[in-house]
Amino acid sequence: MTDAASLADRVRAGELRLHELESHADADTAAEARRRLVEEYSGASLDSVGNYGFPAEAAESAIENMVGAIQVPMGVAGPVTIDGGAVSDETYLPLATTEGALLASVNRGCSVINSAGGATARVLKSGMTRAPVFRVADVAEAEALVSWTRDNFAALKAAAEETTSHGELLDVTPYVVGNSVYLRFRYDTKDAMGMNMVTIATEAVCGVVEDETTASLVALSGNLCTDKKPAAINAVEGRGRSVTADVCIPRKVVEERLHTTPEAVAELNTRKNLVGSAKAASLGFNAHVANVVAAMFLATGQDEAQVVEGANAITTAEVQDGDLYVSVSLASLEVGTVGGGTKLPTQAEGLDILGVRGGGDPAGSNADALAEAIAVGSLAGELSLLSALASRNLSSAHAELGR
Ligand SMILES: CC(C)(COP(=O)([O-])OP(=O)([O-])OC[C@H]1O[C@@H](n2cnc3c(N)ncnc32)[C@H](O)[C@@H]1OP(=O)([O-])[O-])[C@@H](O)C(=O)NCCC(=O)NCCSC(=O)C[C@@](C)(O)CC(=O)[O-]
Ligand SMILES: NC(=O)C1=CN([C@@H]2O[C@H](COP(=O)(O)OP(=O)(O)OC[C@H]3O[C@@H](n4cnc5c(N)ncnc54)[C@H](OP(=O)(O)O)[C@@H]3O)[C@@H](O)[C@H]2O)C=CC1
Repeated sequence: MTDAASLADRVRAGELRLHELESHADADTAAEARRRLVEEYSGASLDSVGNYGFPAEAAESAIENMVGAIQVPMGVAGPVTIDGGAVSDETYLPLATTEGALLASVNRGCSVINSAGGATARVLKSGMTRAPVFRVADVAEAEALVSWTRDNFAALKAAAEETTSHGELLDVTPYVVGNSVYLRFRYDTKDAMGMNMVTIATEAVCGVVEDETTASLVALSGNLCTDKKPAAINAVEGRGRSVTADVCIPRKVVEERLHTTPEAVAELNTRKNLVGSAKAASLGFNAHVANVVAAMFLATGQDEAQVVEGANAITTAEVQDGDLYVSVSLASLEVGTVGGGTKLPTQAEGLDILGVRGGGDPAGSNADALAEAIAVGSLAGELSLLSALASRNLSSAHAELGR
């Protein structure tokens, strides 16, 4: 059996490349050999990075050139009561973060939501998109391709669904810019976030398009998907799950637990989250939905780069019969409970806290439940932060808890 020292020697001698070590030793030994080399090269000590709590083999399809793991502390907020389409339960919310005061804030929001009997959440639209870009000769050919795509949707759907036993092609929306044609394919990916699934399926679809038309594929992703970039198309059309949560908090609870009034929160929400965001030309009309999305993404093994779309949310607040109504609508929350980072042991335990590890019954219900839980966590965070701003204790809270 090769040990880490001799593996490192072989890399130094130029016999092996850094990314080839798993072919010559188990994954933990390979990671140890890389740490030795990186420590030697950089002068850094990687003792903490090397002190990880799962077999390196478990991370095989999640990372290359592994040297260890970064540990982010995880806490829980709640339990919070959720009346959802896929989850109807009281549940703790797992959040991993390094921002002191965040868990306290979401926890306060959850307890206030419970005082109102719980929050309601629903997934209102679902579909993962991939939009390849094709080159055509001119606008006449572009129009012909668009018509052909509409007329031959059944053939495209059949080609896509040959590549997956779970995914379903739902529709295609064409966009034309001169002699470039973008076909935005939308799939039901059930419990998978689905980017690998839809990329593989769309490649098969593109093969049919190229065989049957004059169009030539330029790229499997033409950026109208839109993955991992801020984009209005996701805010308007949705991507992944479009999910909304709301709650009406009794005035007494707002005054006693949040130290403010429904009127103050409603005014603050309008001037900050709506008018302030509009003036800033922001895509996020909210206070800190990204905080909860990022923390719950890390805790449950989601693709952290998709926090970009996850934070595409609008928060509303209004006074209803003297009480405080608050809602959060996340237009493009891309989540899965199978595949990707959800398989890692600690992240799978995060999913277990919510009771959504793996495939749901029916398929897709676990990912819906995860989306609803993240929406309610976001609602809790919005309620607490808006109230902290209204009662002017944001900086004191962070000074106390976050430094
Ligand atoms: C910090 C609080 C909650 C204090 O709020 P409080 O009402 O003074 O605290 P409290 O001691 O009376 O406790 C109330 C409840 O808060 C929770 N709580 C309280 N302390 C803890 C704790 N240590 N650990 C866990 N939970 C805690 C807990 O639920 C507790 O109830 P209890 O269980 O005791 O009956 C409040 O001031 C607050 O929420 N502040 C806002 C902090 C926040 O939301 N920070 C988010 C990050 S800000 C940011 O990143 C984005 C920003 C601001 O730049 C975006 C923008 O532009 O808007
Ligand atoms: N390729 C790309 O362009 C991009 C990839 N990514 C990465 O893609 C990964 C996520 O892709 P994703 O496709 O979700 O994951 P995986 O590639 O891990 O695939 C998930 C697979 O799980 C199978 N499956 C089993 N049970 C279910 C169920 N209940 N519901 C749905 N599928 C089920 C499906 O197989 P089957 O299809 O055979 O039915 C599905 O394709 C992440 O690692 C992410 O970082 C992110 C962005 C872009």
